[in-house]
Amino acid sequence: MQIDKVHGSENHFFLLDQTQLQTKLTDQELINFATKITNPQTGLLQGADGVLVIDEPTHETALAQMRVINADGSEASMCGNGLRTVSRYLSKKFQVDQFKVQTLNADLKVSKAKDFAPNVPAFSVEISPVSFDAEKLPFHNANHQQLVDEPWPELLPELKFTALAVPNPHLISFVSAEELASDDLGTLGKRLNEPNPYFPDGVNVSFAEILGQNKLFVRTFERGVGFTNACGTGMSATSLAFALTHPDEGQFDQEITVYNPGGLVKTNVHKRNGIYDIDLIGNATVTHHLEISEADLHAAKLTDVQINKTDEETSYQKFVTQLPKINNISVKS
Ligand SMILES: N[C@H](CCC[C@H](N)C(=O)O)C(=O)O
Repeated sequence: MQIDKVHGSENHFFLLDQTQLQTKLTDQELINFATKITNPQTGLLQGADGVLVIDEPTHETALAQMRVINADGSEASMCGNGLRTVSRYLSKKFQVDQFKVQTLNADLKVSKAKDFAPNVPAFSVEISPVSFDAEKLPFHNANHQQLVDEPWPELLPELKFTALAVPNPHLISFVSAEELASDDLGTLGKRLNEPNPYFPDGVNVSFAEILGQNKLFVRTFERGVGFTNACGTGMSATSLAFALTHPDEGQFDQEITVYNPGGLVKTNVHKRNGIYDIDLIGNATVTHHLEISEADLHAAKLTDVQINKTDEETSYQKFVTQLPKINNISVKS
């Protein structure tokens, strides 16, 4: 049984296609496997930010179903960087370049995009549905049912926040480069992902620096993971918040470049018949192929795993090194 180590903008995952198994893993086995293999101490290849699970779709409009298990074993409704790597895997498996992938809340359109650089394949994925309603995230704020560029003094008095679900929950603030690099993001991210009166299911927290016209730098503390090199849904949600709260600098239906500690992605935010959706375009890199027996998979036994490295990380790093150096936030390996 082969599983892959993959990344989107250095947001790392193990990819498991359960349709190849005689017997699927139970939910508990998936949690055991995910928490073990993603842990830098107990796992493989310095661990990862989560596990992407592919299953058969439950209806024929989608080619397959994707589930997202965070490093802490919690399940998320969506993963933008992960969906690009799943799309590449399915595109190769079924020899198609455009199709839909079923996720917890929606079937999402995905398509092969132009390579970002030699040997750096890229995919475009739909990020939706979008909601600003407090009960959709959920969040509790005494003064707001929706939060778009509003102060929230109990969190960080001098910042303004936007909260939206895409459909996983995101809390975003546009800040200076100094604020972005400060401890505030980690402190707030930890606080809102422990029991707290504001985000009962936790939340992905992003600080964004506006670099210019349709250009951002985004750093994210992810629910269920902690700091990652990039958060696809976070960068997508931030791009929409950018267009809504800074309309002179962030435009709808224009390509927005979003830099992050792991590289860059492109986004394109749309409002069609009052409905928001976001295109997220970025790399889908396979760094390793792993061979593990089905029995060891079920038992989360990682001692007899064959690992073969591909040549793609070298190509990706070549692509990243030619990018402008912005914010020397170190890349998490
Ligand atoms: N930690 C997220 C799931 C992974 C999202 C992120 N890795 C992405 O690329 O969108 C959550 O619990 O909502």
